[in-house]
Amino acid sequence: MARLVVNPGFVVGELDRRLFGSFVEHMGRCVYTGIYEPEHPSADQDGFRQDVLELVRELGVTAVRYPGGNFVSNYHWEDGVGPKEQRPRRLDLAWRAIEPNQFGTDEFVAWSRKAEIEPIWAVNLGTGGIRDAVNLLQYCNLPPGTALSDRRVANGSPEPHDIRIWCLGNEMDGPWQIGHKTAEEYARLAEETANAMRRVEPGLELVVCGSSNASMPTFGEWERVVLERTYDLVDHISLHAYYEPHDGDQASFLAASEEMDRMISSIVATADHVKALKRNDKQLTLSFDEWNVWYQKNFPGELGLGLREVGPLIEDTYTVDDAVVVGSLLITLLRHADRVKIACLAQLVNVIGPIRTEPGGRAWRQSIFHPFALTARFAGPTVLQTAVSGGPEIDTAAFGRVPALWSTATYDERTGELAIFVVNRSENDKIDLEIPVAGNVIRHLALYDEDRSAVNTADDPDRVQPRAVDGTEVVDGVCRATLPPASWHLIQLST
Ligand SMILES: O=[N+]([O-])c1ccc(O[C@@H]2O[C@@H](CO)[C@H](O)[C@H]2O)cc1
Repeated sequence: MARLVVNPGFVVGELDRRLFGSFVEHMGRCVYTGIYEPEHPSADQDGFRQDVLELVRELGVTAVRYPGGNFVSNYHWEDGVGPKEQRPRRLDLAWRAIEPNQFGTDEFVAWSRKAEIEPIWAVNLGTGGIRDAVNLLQYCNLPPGTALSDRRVANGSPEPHDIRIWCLGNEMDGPWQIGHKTAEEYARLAEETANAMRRVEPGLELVVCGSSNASMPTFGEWERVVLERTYDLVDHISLHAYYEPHDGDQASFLAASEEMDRMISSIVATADHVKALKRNDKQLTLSFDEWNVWYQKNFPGELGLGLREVGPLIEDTYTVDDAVVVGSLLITLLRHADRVKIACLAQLVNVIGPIRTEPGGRAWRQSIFHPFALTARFAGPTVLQTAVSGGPEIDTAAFGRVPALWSTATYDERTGELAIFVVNRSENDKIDLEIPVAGNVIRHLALYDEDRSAVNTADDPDRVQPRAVDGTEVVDGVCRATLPPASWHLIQLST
């Protein structure tokens, strides 16, 4: 028997809704035949697929990072604005596909308004630089009356795009990045780019690049060097992480939330170290702007891809276990809601996405869509601590002995509603859970399956979906629920 205690008095912090962000890169079929397909029967006059837009709204995504990813590090935004028939076809060096530039800055802003999401823009600090970044910023955000903003007006957008969040490059520590840099080189460029961008608009929110993943040899030290230069100039530092089972070790994979948790704690510590060195009152926050399950072992590497037209790339098909892990990673982000203010599920459509499409055909929800949509819908506004006692532990090769239960909770003072998000990370054991609470169960939804490798397909799009759990009720001030092995849960309670 495990016991989970929550109390509205023990607060982690207010939830920043931008934690439910996602990511659209010019990569594979994320843009073309994903969000944009003028020939599709559901396309609107802008060429945006309405079937995909509806799923994006249902997913509850609040913010979307664009246009990359590795793509951005050799992307010249001017290729993607103006009359479409005059835009160049260019070789994208990141993914070695021909980029037709039929979708660019103005199209993404128009799409984000329709999707009701906040755009997050990454600038090219690989082959671009300060000039490219400030020119794009002026094109987007200045009122009419300058050469750059008047170009936007001429291209059909009289009102400024008013993009508030800007990423200073992408994964600049990665040798795979076009224009990859040492920490010192990047720190100087980020510093000067931030300085110049703030001359255009002092109030922007800027995200400086952290490490590409926690296994990078410079993890931690990269952040220290970069932040020592940029601490005063930026608001957030980025984290990226992708998870997959290694050598068939599903037990460690189910506990991947442990790895994300430790990574966040390390970067918080590093940021606070620089804060101490600088005797600075400002507290830096984190932007976990790429995270997901990604079966990287199936990716042949960029040089394994022939030069080609845009086509399918890393279209992972997600299982029940993958969805449980995505749910547990969301729990980790919520547990750190005091410091993580932005997070982006990478990516949104087709490319390791919660939404899949057929060119010219159907669109459907992958398994990982469900924990994301339910968390986005029911979490907030205040994140609470959860104290778990008496639950089982599991042995993992990757993280040692860890608790099987992984949980967070949120509270809505206005309605008195409590949302508990909990995962049973054990592969083998069910857990009987008790939650002392004075109210009633509003709903208990869960994601699990006898067949943990089950997936959704175009022909069977609802094979994996949340199920309502009967029998979870409050008796004598205690809510009792049973959590099957490898399962994700939302238990909503009135108080
Ligand atoms: O671990 N790696 O070797 C590794 C390599 C590339 C990599 O790229 C990131 O993931 C890509 C797909 O979302 C984005 O374009 C990029 O930012 C992320 C991780």
